[in-house]
Amino acid sequence: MLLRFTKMHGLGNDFMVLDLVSQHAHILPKHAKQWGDRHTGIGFDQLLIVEAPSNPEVDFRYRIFNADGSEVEQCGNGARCFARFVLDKRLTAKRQIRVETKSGVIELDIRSDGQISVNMGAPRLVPADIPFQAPEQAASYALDVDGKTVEIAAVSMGNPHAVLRVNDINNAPVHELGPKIEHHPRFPARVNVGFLQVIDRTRAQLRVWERGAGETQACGTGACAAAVAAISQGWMDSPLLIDLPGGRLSIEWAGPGHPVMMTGPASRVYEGQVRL
Ligand SMILES: N[C@H](CCC[C@H](N)C(=O)O)C(=O)O
Repeated sequence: MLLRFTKMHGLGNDFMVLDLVSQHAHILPKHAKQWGDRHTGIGFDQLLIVEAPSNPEVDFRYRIFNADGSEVEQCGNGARCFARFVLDKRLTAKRQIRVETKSGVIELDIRSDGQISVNMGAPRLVPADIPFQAPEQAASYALDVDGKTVEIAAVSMGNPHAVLRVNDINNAPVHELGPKIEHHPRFPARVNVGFLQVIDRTRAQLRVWERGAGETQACGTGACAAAVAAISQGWMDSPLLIDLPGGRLSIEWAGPGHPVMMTGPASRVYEGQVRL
């Protein structure tokens, strides 16, 4: 069968978006892996699937697969593209929508200026909720990586993130340390790894080695996790701006127990069809 899809991106973090409300198919991890290949497939960082909700209080269900085929709990840049997609495809007329994900319900708001704001929910900082192996919760943790000690913050935005502070983002060891921390035994579900250079109390630069995708042009949940880490450690104040290689996100967080708000763009690139 032929499936229609839309290629989209949020600040260069790119997605294949599949409408399984008006189409019917059973997507498996192998499909994400096959279609995600940038040489023999469509090529993307994540596959986003739009489904009818299982809960009447919610407008849609949102499933996310990394390019390596792993299904994951959350994708922030993808959430903004999700909102743009369901409105443009007339799957809804609402500009504020509630979406069910593997890690809970998020709220998306398509603003009149075209930017999309997402209530990403409250960050989870208890090690067992991340999941991260640590005797107790702390603002930062010493991680042994090949005999060297690396200081990280550990934050879940529904998906796990390790955040390291660096002095020079352009020379950060993203491709050397990223994969080693992604697969570190203290992160039993693997982890996304953010490298953060604080510019001043309201601006920072970030690069992210994503679990299951490698370094991406931008990572929405990574920007949220980095903001939570920076505010928690007293390096920065909310609201703040995070500049990633693909562009800028605005993040607000009022502190523990409060939701993280993320605002940024979403872009459509082309429409396609793929044979299942
Ligand atoms: N690689 C992530 C999923 C995509 C997150 C990212 N693309 C975002 O915008 O949040 C993970 O395995 O948890």
